Amino acid sequence: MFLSAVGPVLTSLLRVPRPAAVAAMSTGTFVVSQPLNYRGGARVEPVDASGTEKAFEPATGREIATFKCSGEKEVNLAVENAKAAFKIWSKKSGLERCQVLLEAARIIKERRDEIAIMETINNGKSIFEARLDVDTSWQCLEYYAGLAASMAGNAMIFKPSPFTPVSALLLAEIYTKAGAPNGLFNVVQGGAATGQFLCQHRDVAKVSFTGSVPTGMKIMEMAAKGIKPITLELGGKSPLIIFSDCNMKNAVKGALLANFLTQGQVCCNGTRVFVQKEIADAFTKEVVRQTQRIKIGDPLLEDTRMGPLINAPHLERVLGFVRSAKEQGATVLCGGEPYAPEDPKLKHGYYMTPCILTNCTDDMTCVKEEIFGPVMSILTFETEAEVLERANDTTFGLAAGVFTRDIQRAHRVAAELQAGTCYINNYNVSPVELPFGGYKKSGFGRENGRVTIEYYSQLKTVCVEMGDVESPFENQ
Ligand SMILES: NC(=O)c1ccc[n+]([C@@H]2O[C@H](COP(=O)([O-])OP(=O)(O)OC[C@H]3O[C@@H](n4cnc5c(N)ncnc54)[C@H](O)[C@@H]3O)[C@@H](O)[C@H]2O)c1
Repeated sequence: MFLSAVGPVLTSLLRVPRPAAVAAMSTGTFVVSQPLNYRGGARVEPVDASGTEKAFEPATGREIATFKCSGEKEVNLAVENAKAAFKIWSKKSGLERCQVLLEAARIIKERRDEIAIMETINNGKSIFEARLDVDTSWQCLEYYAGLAASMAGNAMIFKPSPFTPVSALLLAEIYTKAGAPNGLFNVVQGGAATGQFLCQHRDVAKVSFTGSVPTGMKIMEMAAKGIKPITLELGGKSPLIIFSDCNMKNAVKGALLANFLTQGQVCCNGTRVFVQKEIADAFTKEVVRQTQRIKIGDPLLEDTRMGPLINAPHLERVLGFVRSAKEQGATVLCGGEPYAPEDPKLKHGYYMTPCILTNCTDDMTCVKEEIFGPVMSILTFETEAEVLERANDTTFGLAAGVFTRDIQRAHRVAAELQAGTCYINNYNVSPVELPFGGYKKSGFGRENGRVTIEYYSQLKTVCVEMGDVESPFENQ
């Protein structure tokens, strides 16, 4: 959750590993030993608490931190810090702000591996993917540095998910080192209660939320009470349409990219894969063959392509979706089972085998609901009109994809798909220049791209008279 506030400070204890220490870091070794809140340019313990949370290393199931959830007083202090930094930052010139962002981007590049390793330890995604995510973050900073003259000048309070409290602190420290005023980027840890304190705070001017639809509704209700603008980046159940004239090799690659990055825990995944009847058998066979070859295991190893899911309850939930799919008549062609990698230290990790379902129908739970796990549902179709109707028959609208060699059809279909992002002949690519966000219950507002500036700034009209005032009341 990102919150910009109109309107600094303390010290630390997560061990911030320096590159040399990080190079030696392996799965099963990291423990948080410094505070996880960040305020006024330093790590701090919260001054009050609304409960505690535990964070785990998904690869091993090992606890890596128990931390206090920030209470109302701590949130108030973070807002005060943000307000103080806002006064300084918003008055800086575009060039000065640009320099800070470029320096932050440079430090991120320099510490790429260290940050990626922390991400992998905390959320379980493979190191290969985590590095790409880190690249996206410095690219994003460089992109907006180029737009610095129109930059909004906001201060921010970030509440990470309680499952992944660690790496946001690295970002906070990097901003400080890059020259951002103390208090410009603050981190408060916690769950729902901490989020509520933020959303309800009078001086928080904007709420940007990334999460599920049910929580998004609650955020919108709270924002409504404060008449606050919000950005909602919510869930999805996106369609991926494969026409029989596609390049099959690319379509299969696209389907895997659309389903199995970050163990399927990607909001815009194309989990409803509609395949035209003529090629359904050949396509499915190849998708299954490649899915069975995905290397599952220790996410810090270079050749791993699928690590563990985020936590034990979520793994159980995803496996439950597979069970209910079977009960409702779907066929499991591969995967959908808990998985125990050979390495004994990984035996309590949250692994499962990637799953392909066929014989699916549009009314099945696995086809209608967001699973947020490595589960692909394959459906067949005959005509363009039919598949468009079925693809749009959902309350979500985050993303969609189409594979075809017919460029006119590709654009016709993309124009009809009710989704914030439509991929043609690829999937899940996300250059920072392109705005990202949803239609329907997938939310509103955009992240990335030039347009996002609009969602984080206010328009102010200043009307200046250069001559004399003309008035109908003159000389009356
Ligand atoms: N559209 C996007 O850009 C995008 C990106 C990533 C994930 N997602 C979506 O996020 C969901 C998965 O994430 P999740 O399981 O962490 O979602 P979630 O809704 O359970 O939690 C998200 C965040 O909301 C906080 N929260 C929970 N209740 C709250 C309340 N009442 N008030 C304020 N804050 C509250 C949580 O602590 C957490 O930080 C999926 O639906 C996924 O599609 C969307």
